[in-house]
Amino acid sequence: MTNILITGSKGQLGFALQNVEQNYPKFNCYFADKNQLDITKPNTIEEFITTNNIKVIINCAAYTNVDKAEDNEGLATEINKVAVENLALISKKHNVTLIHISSDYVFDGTSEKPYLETDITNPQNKYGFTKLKGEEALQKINPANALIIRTSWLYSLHGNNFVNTMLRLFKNNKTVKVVSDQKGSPTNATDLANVLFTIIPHINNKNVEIYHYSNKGICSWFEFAQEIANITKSECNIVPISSKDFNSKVKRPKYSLLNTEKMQQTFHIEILSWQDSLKQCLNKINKL
Ligand SMILES: NC(=O)C1=CN([C@@H]2O[C@H](COP(=O)(O)OP(=O)(O)OC[C@H]3O[C@@H](n4cnc5c(N)ncnc54)[C@H](OP(=O)(O)O)[C@@H]3O)[C@@H](O)[C@H]2O)C=CC1
Ligand SMILES: Cc1cn([C@H]2C[C@H](O)[C@@H](COP(=O)(O)OP(=O)(O)O[C@H]3O[C@@H](C)C(=O)[C@@H](O)[C@H]3O)O2)c(=O)[nH]c1=O
Repeated sequence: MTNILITGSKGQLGFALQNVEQNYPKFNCYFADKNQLDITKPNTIEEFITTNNIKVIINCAAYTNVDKAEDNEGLATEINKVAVENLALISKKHNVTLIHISSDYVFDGTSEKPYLETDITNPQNKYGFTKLKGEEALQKINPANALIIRTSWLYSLHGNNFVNTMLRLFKNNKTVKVVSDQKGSPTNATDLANVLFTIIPHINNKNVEIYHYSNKGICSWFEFAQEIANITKSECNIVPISSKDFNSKVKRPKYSLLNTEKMQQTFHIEILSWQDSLKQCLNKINKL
């Protein structure tokens, strides 16, 4: 049995991992939310690791409110950078495999082809900036077997995300305006959760490795919203708008498609299209 600690377990990825855990009987998972284990408290984390003989940490804890991060850079930095640095130090000291999740928002969105792991980063907002600082801190400490997995547009039926926001807006509005000039790929949190558990036995790297993971294909947020409406048979009128007409002070990348070849080839995984995976997710609504 491999003992795994999942931090931020009440978030959408943590919750997705909890939902699929029973399919991986070789893992003994400890799911810890912010109240049980605050990642900004290194002593508590270290004690937990040693007491429970933890061999792998999946760090799902993060400051993810992109709008609020603009005014709360200090707190976002504590969680997305300083805490990651401490997790890296603890992982190195105790020989723990650290899987850290990062974001497409580390890129500036000026590329015209899917971003490679080696492409230059240049975050456009504070959230992306603090996520990049977390990546850099982890790379500097460089514990063996550590991974940075960048993902994009994560969603599930649990928690705060674009799909749940749209489902709520569709119910209460005749028209919803959605930006059509930002493109990327949605990622079903359940797919990512399965991938994380699948790759754990095959992790073997001396230096920190970065991988990209999202569902296949590309869409704009507008097209994503349209597909959510189609699948759920919503009659809400979805209107495309440009980013400048959306009321937000945050700059988001215009294009943040991630190239997932490295992940697929290294770990021999298949990836579903964003449309098929979205259907799988939304079909669960009827079964709830
Ligand atoms: N959501 C997305 O679209 C994307 C997310 N990512 C990355 O994926 C990872 C998982 O994201 P996601 O599941 O969506 O995030 P969520 O915001 O759903 O979950 C993050 C969890 O971390 C918790 N948390 C916050 N601070 C601490 C702390 N100090 N100690 C322990 N837990 C804490 C939060 O608790 P509370 O809510 O109570 O503060 C929340 O439960 C993150 O690293 C994120 O940056 C990458 C790309 C896209
Ligand atoms: C709610 C809403 C959003 N939008 C736009 C704003 C934005 O450009 C886009 C998505 O909105 P969100 O608030 O979900 O965006 P955001 O919180 O920026 O989503 C991001 O979260 C972080 C954590 C990540 O790491 C990213 O990969 C990405 O998923 O849709 C509309 O156009 N109309 C709307 O009614």
